[in-house]
Amino acid sequence: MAGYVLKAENLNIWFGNKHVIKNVSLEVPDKSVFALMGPSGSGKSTLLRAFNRLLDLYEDVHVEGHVYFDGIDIYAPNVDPTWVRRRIGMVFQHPNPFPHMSIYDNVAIGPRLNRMVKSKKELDELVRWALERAYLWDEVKDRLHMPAAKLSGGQKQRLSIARALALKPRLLLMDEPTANLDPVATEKIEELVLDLKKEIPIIIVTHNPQQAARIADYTAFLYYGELIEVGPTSRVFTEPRSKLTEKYLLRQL
Ligand SMILES: Nc1ncnc2c1ncn2[C@@H]1O[C@H](COP(=O)(O)OP(=O)(O)OP(=O)(O)O)[C@@H](O)[C@H]1O
Repeated sequence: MAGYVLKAENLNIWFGNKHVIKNVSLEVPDKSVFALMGPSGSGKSTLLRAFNRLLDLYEDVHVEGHVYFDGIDIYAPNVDPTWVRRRIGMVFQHPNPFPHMSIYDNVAIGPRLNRMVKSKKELDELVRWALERAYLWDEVKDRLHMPAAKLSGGQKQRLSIARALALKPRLLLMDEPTANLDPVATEKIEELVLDLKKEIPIIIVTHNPQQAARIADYTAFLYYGELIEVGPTSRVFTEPRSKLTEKYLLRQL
């Protein structure tokens, strides 16, 4: 698909009979950071989880419409959801490395399970690459076999990013990755996102418009399941087309 890594078309999602995503259509350009912003409960996480079929794991959920990933309709019956989840990585709000597992093994587990490497040397190189790419290598290279639980919150989140990167995803989804971090750790993750987007496009959920303004090339504003507007971040912030967007940006909603 020319220029787009992901495209949602008339996407509707229900939890039971609660309609939480209402006819959303949007396109995520390649090599970009795309922010999904909106108030609590507006459906940001639900939409994000629909993009890699993580939503299938929830009870009583119903999805209608299409999500195209590099032109492939990921909800088509012949598409394996585990393939989708491997190609589209995910980083969550709460860093989720396995606490008792070493830093090394946390990164190595995905490539091992997916038989991505043929030798220990190749695995070592992949682990190092992922940790470097996640801005963590210099801080942990001398203690790769220490349990992940001993890392700081920001380091744990960068380890979660390294773990996702080790699977060489085509697209990375991030659900409020800095919500639990202090400003210094947040700045580091934001820098990392801006660096990564050259190789891996990123869709990031945030309830913080300032974060979208700092790092996103494109921003979508979601309000109670409806896509109110979407466009280049600078345009959405300086010339919002909807009164609702304007009010949200002025913190009047
Ligand atoms: N597993 C679930 N079962 C039933 N309803 C759900 C479930 N998950 C989310 N919802 C509902 O769907 C709506 C959207 O929730 P969602 O978590 O996607 O919003 P959000 O914008 O990400 O919110 P927040 O910023 O608070 O995380 C809410 O009304 C929520 O109560």
